[in-house]
Amino acid sequence: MKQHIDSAPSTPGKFKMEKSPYNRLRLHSSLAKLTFWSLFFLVLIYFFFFKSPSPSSSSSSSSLPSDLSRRSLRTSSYAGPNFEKRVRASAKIRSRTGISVLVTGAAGFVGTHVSAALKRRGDGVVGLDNFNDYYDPSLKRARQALLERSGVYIVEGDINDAVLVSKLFDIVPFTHVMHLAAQAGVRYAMENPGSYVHSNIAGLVSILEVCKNANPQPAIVWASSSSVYGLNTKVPFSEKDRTDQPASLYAATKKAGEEFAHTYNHIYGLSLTGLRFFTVYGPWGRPDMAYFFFTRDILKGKSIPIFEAANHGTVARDFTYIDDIVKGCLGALDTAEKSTGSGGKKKGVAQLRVFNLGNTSPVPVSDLVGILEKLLKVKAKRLVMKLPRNGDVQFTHANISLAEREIGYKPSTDLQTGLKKFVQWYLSYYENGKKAAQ
Ligand SMILES: O=C(O)[C@H]1O[C@H](OP(=O)(O)OP(=O)(O)OC[C@H]2O[C@@H](n3ccc(=O)[nH]c3=O)[C@H](O)[C@@H]2O)[C@H](O)[C@@H](O)[C@@H]1O
Repeated sequence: MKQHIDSAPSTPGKFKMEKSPYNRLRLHSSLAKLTFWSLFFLVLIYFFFFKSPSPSSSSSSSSLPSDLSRRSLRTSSYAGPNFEKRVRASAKIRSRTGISVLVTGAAGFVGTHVSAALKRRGDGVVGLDNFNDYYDPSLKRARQALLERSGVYIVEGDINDAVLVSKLFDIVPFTHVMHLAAQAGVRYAMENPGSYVHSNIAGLVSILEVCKNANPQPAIVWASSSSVYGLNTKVPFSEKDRTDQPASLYAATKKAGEEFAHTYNHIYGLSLTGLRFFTVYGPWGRPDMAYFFFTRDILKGKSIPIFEAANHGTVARDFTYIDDIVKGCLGALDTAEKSTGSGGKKKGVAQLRVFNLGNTSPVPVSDLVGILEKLLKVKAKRLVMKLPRNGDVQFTHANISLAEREIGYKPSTDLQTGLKKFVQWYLSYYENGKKAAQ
């Protein structure tokens, strides 16, 4: 072939093609090759551009193979100096004692408040969130806009995308990770168990893997849940109590997370702190939580289901206000010791902690409704019903003495005060009730 091209005159117009059967055969085989390669490339293009899932698809619906193909697309779109510039600017530390924190789930309820608080005191903050549609994504976008105004950039991506998370560590040597991205909600676990496994188990392990390989390794603070106490009846719940009787699949994934934390601390020297949040509420909250949709439905004049236990037993929660939780998160970050590993290997014993972050004063759900009625000046249509077998436990109550001692946690907002702030926010966000929450 090469010889043939070389022997052809350089000016094609003067070249006279010989019409021999041999030449016809060559033409045939060249055409066949051309057709083959064209088809091959067409098939490749088809698979890359039409078969790959859209980068905005939610974490809850993805299976492993589609995640893998999405990974390559995602990462390539995050290449480039502009992306890196935004990440670096967001991570810039502005105080002498500042830390640099990767906040996963930054467009979530707790994530937004923690990111804003860190930024306010001069820490470097980079957010990561997949903006899935478990609840109204426009609320997540509004929180993102809020953070953007204070200089926090949220990278749009999934915690299972290890290539992307490693890339973030290549750009910024984060000292801390505040891991808040999760599939939340107790009752939804019966509808979509896969999304809990995907985010709370696979996603957590993905984050731990990247952190273990990072150099230097960051200290990790992450969101566990009061639900790990499950069927425990000893009150108030103490960190020493048993947590091996989860009442929901959600609780089981959070409990599994605590066990993974133990393993990564033991093998790789990662510094890990799990925070057991107790029914966190407040402005910019989650619309899937009872206080939020009770408010929406009371305003709409719709009836609200209030659960009660057997024999008219009270169902109660240790509702905890968001500002108190934020202080607990910052306290945990500030007292977190460095991880001890490097190059994926443990070099010494590392810190492993778990704390209750509750309010220490449980309130019956019916009292919560009473407070909302007064604040909204609307009588609720109460539909009292037996607690369904949906994973909900009858009560929660935190003992917070360990958190008080170790991280200076001291909640100071009662439910009445906290709900007043929530209702004020709700009414202004939804334009005094004109634009109803979804
Ligand atoms: O403490 C925690 O760790 C958990 O707190 C909340 O879970 P939950 O306490 O069940 O909060 P809500 O869903 O807001 O329910 C609050 C109370 O209202 C009750 N409820 C809920 C829904 C309903 O229709 N009626 C009703 O009476 C529940 O049984 C519960 O006692 C969050 O949704 C979880 O993500 C979090 O992990």
